[in-house]
Amino acid sequence: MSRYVALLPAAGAGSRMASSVPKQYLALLGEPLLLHTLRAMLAVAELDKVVLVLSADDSWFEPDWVVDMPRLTVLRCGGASRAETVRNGLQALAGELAADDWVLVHDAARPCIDPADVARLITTLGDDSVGGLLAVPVADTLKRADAACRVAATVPRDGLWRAQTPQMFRHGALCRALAEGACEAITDEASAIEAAGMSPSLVMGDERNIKVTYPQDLALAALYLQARTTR
Ligand SMILES: Nc1ccn([C@@H]2O[C@H](COP(=O)(O)OP(=O)(O)OP(=O)(O)O)[C@@H](O)[C@H]2O)c(=O)n1
Ligand SMILES: C[C@](O)(CO)[C@H](O)COP(=O)(O)O
Repeated sequence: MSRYVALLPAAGAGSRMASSVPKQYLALLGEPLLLHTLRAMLAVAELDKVVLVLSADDSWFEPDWVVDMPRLTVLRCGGASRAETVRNGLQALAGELAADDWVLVHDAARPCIDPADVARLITTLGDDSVGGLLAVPVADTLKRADAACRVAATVPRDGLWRAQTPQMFRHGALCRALAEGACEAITDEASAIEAAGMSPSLVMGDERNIKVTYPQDLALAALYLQARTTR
């Protein structure tokens, strides 16, 4: 029986937030952003454990925040890129995970994830030969910019999806794919799996599962979380 483990890369600097505080620690509804993500993932009963991967020199994390989270493991092996953080975390888990155990990689910077969507991803892909990811179809018309920031072309959007997380793949396959790929060129786990010749499944996600990337995203995340608590 395969296990399901979530791995949350949380070792970034948040440079696009233009804040001195790494964005995973910015206040969101009065608590550090990553606590919202942790609670959402720990609410998924199908997950055997949740692994948070911090940078080795992270001075922001407070162990007291997670004393009531027994299924949580905190690692301090973050890397210079998101892919390296994920690869390091997977390697740290190698002794306890079987090759066919499922790993769900979820950005710590996506605090609005709905536990029901994670459970649906698990149910949908639990017997899949490759795995896959939550994603949403592109709804806007897409433009490619030239060097002068003028429209160089309109990019056909049919068949285009925006990748989200969690991205769910077997531990063995994901370790091999990330070991073979150049980490700096890999921006999500699915692209490493694709480079290894496999085709991940796209599972309908939710537009509200935003990645907090720019300053204005924080207020939007707060709105989405408040709306969920009042529904
Ligand atoms: N070396 C890195 C870079 C990113 N991440 C994590 O990967 C997720 C998504 O990455 P991104 O939104 O790019 O976060 P940052 O790299 O922190 O942001 P920026 O690119 O603006 O610096 C975040 O939870 C971030 O903490 C990580 O664990 N290790
Ligand atoms: C993994 C991801 O969230 C899928 O859209 C995205 O690729 C992360 O990109 P980032 O630049 O590391 O935030």
